[in-house]
Amino acid sequence: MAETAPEPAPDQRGKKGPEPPPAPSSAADGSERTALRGLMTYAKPYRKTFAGVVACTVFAISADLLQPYLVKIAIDDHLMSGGGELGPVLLLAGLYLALSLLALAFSYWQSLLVQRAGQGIVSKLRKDLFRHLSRLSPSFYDRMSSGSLVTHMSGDTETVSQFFTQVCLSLFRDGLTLVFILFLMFQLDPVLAGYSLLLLPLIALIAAGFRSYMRRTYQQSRSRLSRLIAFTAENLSGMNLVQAFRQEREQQRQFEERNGSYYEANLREIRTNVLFNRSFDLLGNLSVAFVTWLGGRAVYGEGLEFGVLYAFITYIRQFFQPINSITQQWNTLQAASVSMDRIWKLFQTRSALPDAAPAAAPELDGIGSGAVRFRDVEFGYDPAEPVLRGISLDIAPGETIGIVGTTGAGKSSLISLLCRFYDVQRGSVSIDGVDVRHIPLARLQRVVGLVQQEPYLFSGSILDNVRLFDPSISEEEAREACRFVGADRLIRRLPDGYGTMLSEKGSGLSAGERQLISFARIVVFRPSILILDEATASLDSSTEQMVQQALAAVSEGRTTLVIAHRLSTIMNADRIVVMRGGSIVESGTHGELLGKGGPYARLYRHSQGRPDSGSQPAG
Ligand SMILES: Nc1ncnc2c1ncn2[C@@H]1O[C@H](COP(=O)(O)OP(=O)(O)OP(=O)(O)O)[C@@H](O)[C@H]1O
Repeated sequence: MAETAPEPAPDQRGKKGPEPPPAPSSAADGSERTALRGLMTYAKPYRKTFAGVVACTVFAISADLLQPYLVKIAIDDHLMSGGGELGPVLLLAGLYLALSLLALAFSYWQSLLVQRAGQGIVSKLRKDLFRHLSRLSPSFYDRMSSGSLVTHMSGDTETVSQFFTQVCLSLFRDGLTLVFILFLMFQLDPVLAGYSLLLLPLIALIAAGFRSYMRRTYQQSRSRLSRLIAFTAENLSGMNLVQAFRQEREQQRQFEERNGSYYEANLREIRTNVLFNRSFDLLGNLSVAFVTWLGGRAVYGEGLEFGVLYAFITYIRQFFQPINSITQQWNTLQAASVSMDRIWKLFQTRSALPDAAPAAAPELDGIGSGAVRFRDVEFGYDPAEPVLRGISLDIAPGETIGIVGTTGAGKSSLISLLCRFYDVQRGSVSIDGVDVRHIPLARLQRVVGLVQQEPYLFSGSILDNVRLFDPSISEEEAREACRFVGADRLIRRLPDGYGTMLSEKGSGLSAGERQLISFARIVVFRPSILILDEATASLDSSTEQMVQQALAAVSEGRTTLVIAHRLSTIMNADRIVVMRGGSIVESGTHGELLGKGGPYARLYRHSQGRPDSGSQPAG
């Protein structure tokens, strides 16, 4: 479409882009892969990086755990043996230092590599998700709030990132550390190691006891945070309406309620975590006391060397850290699986508007003159409740049609079908004899130009907005279009002229200026069909006059459909179509319709402030 898609989000259908991601397309095959397995395909390109992470982890753990062993050798083989030689002790101290530095270096590389892979995966995921969302049809956005989509894009992808950078790493690193510690403990003293294992059931009991409670508190705080983000995002995007309707206080109240409930859930979660961590610390200290008592007795009885006891105490201290860490990851794992599921479901959502094959079918060659035909059209946003029934309308190339009717009559729905924002349930809509469902969306967007009451302007310069970021359109062409619609003078008055950067939705320009820029787009993209949906309704009368002139110039030689509440805008149309309750109830020129004395004549009398007058004004 030469102009905009329906708000709130601009539809980018038809934009050229790379091929769809491998994972989502596999879901389209209807395979039974889980979200986790599906998203794992994103990790595949990072196999080598993950192999590097594994190697660094193994080296870092080994360097870390060998240190107490070196101290044990220093104590038992040199200090306690009474040899008095300090050389080997110095060497061991040097080795200890070298191992610490190595452990540091390997954990640094490990973190770097795992973050590179994790962030790379999630960046690609976000990119694919955004592209996928920009291809979904308007009916999807009718159902989904923009706030919850923002949460998916930011929160859920971040949680998936944590899955790769924290959960996977912790499961591997901490699991391996545990195995190494157990191995070294059994190497040092199998009996003491056996006694230490007696603590395992107690650890398992505490972890299990906390686990379900921690999961509940975590989920509660996450879902309250999502509510808060969604509410904030929706409020910020509609802040002008909030202010226009003086809803600031009510929205503030609702925000505080959500903010307060998130605060409490967050505190509860933190309390549970602290309690859990401290319980583990206590358990760690208990086991150190237990091993000191048992081992101390053995040292006194000369059944155990002092250095072994030292190493044992160090290992038993280190033993609790990985268990604690793995248990902590349980929450992130839960959250990540929920997030992956949500993202995967989004990927599996297919557009309700299957695009026609881009192949150059011979019938497409005939498109260009702008003949429009609605034939026995039936349509409902919910197929069970049609809002358009039995619509048949033929529009000749170059004809200007005014569409009028009371609120909810179905005027916007009718043009939505021509733009193919939705598909008909029965009948057909065709352009130059080709069903719109057979016209590739990218082509359709060039054939049909839509100007809405609030044209959507993108973040970018005025020039970008006129040529819609299409580099094949020269700057001179865009300037020429602006001159044609009378926008050039206004634009040149701006400090940066055509390079003026527009913020989101074009704020910084007046409604009339935004409208003129959207007309310039039409001139640049030369659609053969032009749709004006209440395009001048929000303008004051002097701006409207200027815009009306531009409009007349733009619609010259094009098939034009104009929806207007103000009948003055369409009085001169070649034909006026009157809609009521989803059907066309009459059509003709202004004069013919007034002569009939039907619904149009009544609308006209209303617009003239003479609702009950029976006399016919001159057409
Ligand atoms: N996105 C949507 N989802 C569900 N129902 C919708 C949607 N858009 C419009 N409708 C319903 O379809 C019917 C026709 O609406 P439509 O917007 O086409 O009327 P209209 O004649 O353009 O009205 P107005 O002049 O107020 O813009 C109305 O009952 C409306 O509530």
